[in-house]
Amino acid sequence: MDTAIATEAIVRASGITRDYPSGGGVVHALRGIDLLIKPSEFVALRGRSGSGKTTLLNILIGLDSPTSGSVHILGKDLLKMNETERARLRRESIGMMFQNAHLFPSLTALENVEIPLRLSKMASAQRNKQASEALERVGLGKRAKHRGMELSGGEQQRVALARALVHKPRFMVADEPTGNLDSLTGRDITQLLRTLSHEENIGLLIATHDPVVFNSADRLIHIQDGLLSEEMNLPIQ
Ligand SMILES: Nc1ncnc2c1ncn2[C@@H]1O[C@H](COP(=O)(O)OP(=O)(O)OP(=O)(O)O)[C@@H](O)[C@H]1O
Repeated sequence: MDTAIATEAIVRASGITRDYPSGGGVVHALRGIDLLIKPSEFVALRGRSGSGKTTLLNILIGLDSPTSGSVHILGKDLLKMNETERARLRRESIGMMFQNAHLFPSLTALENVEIPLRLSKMASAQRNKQASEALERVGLGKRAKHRGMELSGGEQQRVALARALVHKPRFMVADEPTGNLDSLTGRDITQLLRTLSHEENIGLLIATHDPVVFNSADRLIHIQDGLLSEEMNLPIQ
């Protein structure tokens, strides 16, 4: 791989603030965030409810805009892009996962994973090949023909992971991806996320309350009242 591409920062954010108008006043949801995420780096973001995790994730993937500050993803200035350009960047280079898998229950696992490729208007044979490979990577090759509603919670979250990876993103965000899973299944998904991030050179940012995720991350950052601090990545009991 080209060394310049391999070492280029995936995320470079500086001085991000986000104010929301609220009840005649202002909520300062983010108050000056600096963040750098490198390729293959698995970063866990920890913070109490209301500390600003979701706001930060949304800004880093261009679903929301900061009040001030700058965000570069893969060297591109997000704030200089229009909505169409940001949507294209998400479609081509960013993967997303949430607490709920959000599968279409009557579509098969394979059809669910193909959805982002349909949006990119990829030809059907190539779509099918890439979606099958993504399902194999998350260990669900044998479930490709099962409908969303026939899968367990953990399997559904694996399908969601395959869907997030199918277009080979360079940056991935996950908001509480283990929040609805039992601890063993949560551990499996976390391990899978870690392996995929390292093997496929993906910068991964996970907002979570789950100690299993903190303990698996390469780096743990803490957000409190809209400000970040780094934590020592020691095992948390
Ligand atoms: N659209 C909005 N309008 C007004 N205030 C908002 C809006 N979105 C978020 N906030 C406020 O910004 C702050 C940060 O919210 P955010 O959702 O980012 O926190 P969080 O850490 O993700 O919380 P949780 O863990 O509960 O999801 C909170 O005080 C919240 O009430």
